Amino acid sequence: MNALRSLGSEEQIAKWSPLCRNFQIITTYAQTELGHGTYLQGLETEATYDTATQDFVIHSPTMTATKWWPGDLGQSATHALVLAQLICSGVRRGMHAFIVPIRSLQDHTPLPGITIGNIGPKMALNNVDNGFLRLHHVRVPRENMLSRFAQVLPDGTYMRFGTAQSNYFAMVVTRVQLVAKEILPNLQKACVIAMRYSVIRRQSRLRPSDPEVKILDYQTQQQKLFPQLAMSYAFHFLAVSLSEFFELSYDSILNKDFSLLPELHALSTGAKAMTADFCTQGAEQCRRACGGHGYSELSGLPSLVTKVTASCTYEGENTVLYLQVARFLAKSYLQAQMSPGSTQQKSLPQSVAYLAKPDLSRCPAQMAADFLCPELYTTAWAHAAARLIKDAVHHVRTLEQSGVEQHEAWNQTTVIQLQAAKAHCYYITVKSFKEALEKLDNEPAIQQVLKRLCDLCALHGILTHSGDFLHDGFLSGAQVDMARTAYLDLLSLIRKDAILLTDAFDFTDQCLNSALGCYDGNVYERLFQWAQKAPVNTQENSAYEKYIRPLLQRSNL
Ligand SMILES: CCCCCCCCCC(=O)SCCNC(=O)CCNC(=O)[C@H](O)C(C)(C)COP(=O)(O)OP(=O)(O)OC[C@H]1O[C@@H](n2cnc3c(N)ncnc32)[C@H](O)[C@@H]1OP(=O)(O)O
Ligand SMILES: Cc1cc2nc3c(=O)[nH]c(=O)nc-3n(C[C@H](O)[C@H](O)[C@H](O)COP(=O)(O)OP(=O)(O)OC[C@H]3O[C@@H](n4cnc5c(N)ncnc54)[C@H](O)[C@@H]3O)c2cc1C
Repeated sequence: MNALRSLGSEEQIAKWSPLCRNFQIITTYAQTELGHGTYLQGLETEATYDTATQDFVIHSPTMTATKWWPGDLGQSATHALVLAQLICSGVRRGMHAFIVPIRSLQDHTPLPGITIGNIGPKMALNNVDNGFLRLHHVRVPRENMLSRFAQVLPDGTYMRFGTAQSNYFAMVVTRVQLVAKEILPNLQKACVIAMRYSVIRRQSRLRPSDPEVKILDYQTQQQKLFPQLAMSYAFHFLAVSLSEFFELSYDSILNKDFSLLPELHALSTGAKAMTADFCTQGAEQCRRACGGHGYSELSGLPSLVTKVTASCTYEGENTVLYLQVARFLAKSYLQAQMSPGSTQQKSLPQSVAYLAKPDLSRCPAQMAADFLCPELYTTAWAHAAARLIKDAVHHVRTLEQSGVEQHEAWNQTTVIQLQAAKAHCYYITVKSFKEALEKLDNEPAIQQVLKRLCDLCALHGILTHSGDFLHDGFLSGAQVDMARTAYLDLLSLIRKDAILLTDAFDFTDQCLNSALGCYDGNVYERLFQWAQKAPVNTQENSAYEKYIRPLLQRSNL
């Protein structure tokens, strides 16, 4: 549906959208192949236009051209949106999208020329039938090529109305949606489960005379969980601001004004890569914080971790997406270096405006409390990101000036580019949280509680990457100590709101599917009850007859 709405003409949308929405057809987005997922220019599936019959011949020329991974392709889909290299009048025109019927609407059997099936067991998401598809000279009508940004006329004339990457736009739309709908909820659920469990679980004593304490009263437990809670809120506000930018730019892009597309591409790839990275690490952190019961499937945590892990790969592998951000940052940096006040510099995208602003060389903080100032730590993040971007550009230039070819110079600096991209994404995240807080002036109590999470999010990053702030003396060692003091003080303040802040996500017990995270807190009764329902406890133990009894009998001879 995203691809149809983004790449289809109005006529094609009018024709196919109702069929999809009413489930008269079931579709899949078939882009990735056995041999290529990231490098779209390398996709091998061909769509060759036949002028005589005015249709496209869709074909998998090699084994590696086999479509591999598309969701719902294995057993469910009746149609595939096949992304293929268009060949028109003998010229290869790059990746385009073609609606291809793949199963009969009468009896669901594969149509002629179609070889199809499931790709087999996965790490998780085994409820999704990811499949494979080989096409053997399958013909589809000319009208089945999605033609918002490109068209093939009956006589085979090719017309392009967008850029070479216009047909990549569906991925931008999906990345924007995945952040809030598919990736972030996994971390939020893991926070709810681990937080609720941590006020039920009592383990060890702070003083020998005291009763056992709730594990959430250990500072180290707070240090494990509260940054995850802070990121859960930070990414919520990041997703809101990304969605606002998307709404602002979507219609203009559909109407072939591509001026906002580079920034939307950078914002969406950065947000998807960063939320996928942090939600995967964060869900695992929440799981580990629940000890042995966190390793039980009955906690609901292992399946959250394995499910969100997929987001580091699907819709663009994270490293590759971060490098797309880095590419945008390098270009923006060079643009910002243009003469001050020039039109070039003035048209700098809003998300990188900090590259053209005068930069503080030293952080002004004098005491720990100064680090609880959103303006101060947002500026600190802008400084660190700007320095890393400048450093990355400098490294590429130095290599090129020494005679290294441009693509090789880029590859030899991608580790540095990655570091700059991640710092920029963290800055964008902190900035969107700060801006969300500024809109809460009429709700001071809420604003105060959320500000603590914003402070924690920013300081957690600064302390984790303190080297990036110490490197040029922007922060002194003493100031890092101040930041740590402010950070540790925040933990005890957030402690009293932690349960309310996780209840606020409003997940039902059914949705959490966790014996540790149920609202009523009856963890032990529920663990025991659920364990007894496990099939291994309700079915005949065949192992006894086959293995245990013969072993015991032999051993006791
Ligand atoms: C229950 C769970 C449910 C989960 C659902 C999950 C569904 C998942 C579905 C999928 O996974 S679908 C398949 C997703 N596949 C990808 O995301 C493939 C990732 N690869 C790419 O997007 C491109 O190959 C890549 C960006 C890596 C490289 O693109 P190019 O080969 O064009 O090269 P290059 O990096 O030189 O980019 C050229 C220009 O295009 C620009 N560009 C690239 N991608 C763009 C884009 N998407 N939109 C706009 N511009 C784009 C890029 O910024 C650059 O602009 P500049 O020349 O101005 O610097
Ligand atoms: C659960 C799941 C669902 C999916 N659903 C779909 C779907 O519905 N439709 C669909 O078409 N696809 C789907 N995919 C496929 C997915 O989009 C691809 O797996 C993804 O784009 C990554 O491509 P790849 O597998 O080729 O990885 P590769 O690109 O081969 O990545 C392997 C390694 O190579 C590195 N690498 C690759 N290129 C570069 C580069 N230029 N610079 C630096 N490092 C690089 C990567 O960083 C990574 O470390 C799905 C995948 C999963 C896991």
